[in-house]
Amino acid sequence: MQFLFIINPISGNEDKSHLLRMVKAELKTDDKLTIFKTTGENDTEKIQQQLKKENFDRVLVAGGDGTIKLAAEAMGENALPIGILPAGSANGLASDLDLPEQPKKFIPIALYGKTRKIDAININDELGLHISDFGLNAELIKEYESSSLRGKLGYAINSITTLFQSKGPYEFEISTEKESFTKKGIMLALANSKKFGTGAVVNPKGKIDDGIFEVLLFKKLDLFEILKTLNEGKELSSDFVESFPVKEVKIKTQQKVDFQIDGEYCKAISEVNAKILPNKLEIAVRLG
Ligand SMILES: Nc1ncnc2c1ncn2[C@@H]1O[C@H](COP(=O)(O)OP(=O)(O)OP(=O)(O)O)[C@@H](O)[C@H]1O
Repeated sequence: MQFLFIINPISGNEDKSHLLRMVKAELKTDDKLTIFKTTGENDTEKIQQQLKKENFDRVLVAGGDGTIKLAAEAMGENALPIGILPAGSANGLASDLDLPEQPKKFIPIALYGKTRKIDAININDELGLHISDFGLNAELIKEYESSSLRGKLGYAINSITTLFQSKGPYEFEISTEKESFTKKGIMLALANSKKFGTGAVVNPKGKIDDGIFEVLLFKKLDLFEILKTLNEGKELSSDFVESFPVKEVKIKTQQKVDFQIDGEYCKAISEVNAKILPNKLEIAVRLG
């Protein structure tokens, strides 16, 4: 098989040379590996050039969700199967697909494993893979990305300050294919899957391949309900979060509100148009 191996050298603050060594050791004699290291600049175009050069069978991605998204956007309509080597700070998509955490286990799956089709969401013409949101969580991510504090402690310290400074609640005008209404909340998420990269199961009904996504309106901070998200399958109270299954939605806010896609801060915006892209990507998920 011919593999294009996209490596994000900076994701997750982690050196990837051991992953490269392990991938090379796992390859079969006739396989061919082309390595592409992202630079953070014009990576989409550079990956597209690589893809044109050879007939690849599969794209391997060592990075976080941002790097998977980059690979998917570069492939566009002619998406090849993707093998994920989770190596970001949170790895939301890998966690949602229940990929193993040890390289010894995920490398054989990424290279030769059976694939599964998953949906994605078109969000203002960007690709969303699992959960994107307006409000509190995006504010947390923005603070974290601009702070010099790293790691879990850094995240916790940033979180506490952001919680006290949050400008919410916000009024969200929501128009789905069935109805239009306005609701207040501290955060509004577009969820293609069940959980955040941190493992919090905020959308127990979410399925990544059902042709729909959920609009989740979080009404208030509720520690008891937040603790429930640590367990898969727990119903969450409708006083905490309301869920609307949709194929398409338009969200508007009076003022600009911070927005993030798959754990990466975008900017403050006041309008989002989102539409499900059924079976958009094919990801290797288990041994054949
Ligand atoms: N060589 C590089 N130098 C600086 N930034 C880079 C480089 N390569 C990629 N990037 C940036 O890395 C980001 C993607 O990171 P990614 O989401 O994969 O990892 P992460 O943030 O550590 O993980 P996660 O999304 O799981 O939290 C993109 O914004 C991309 O522009």
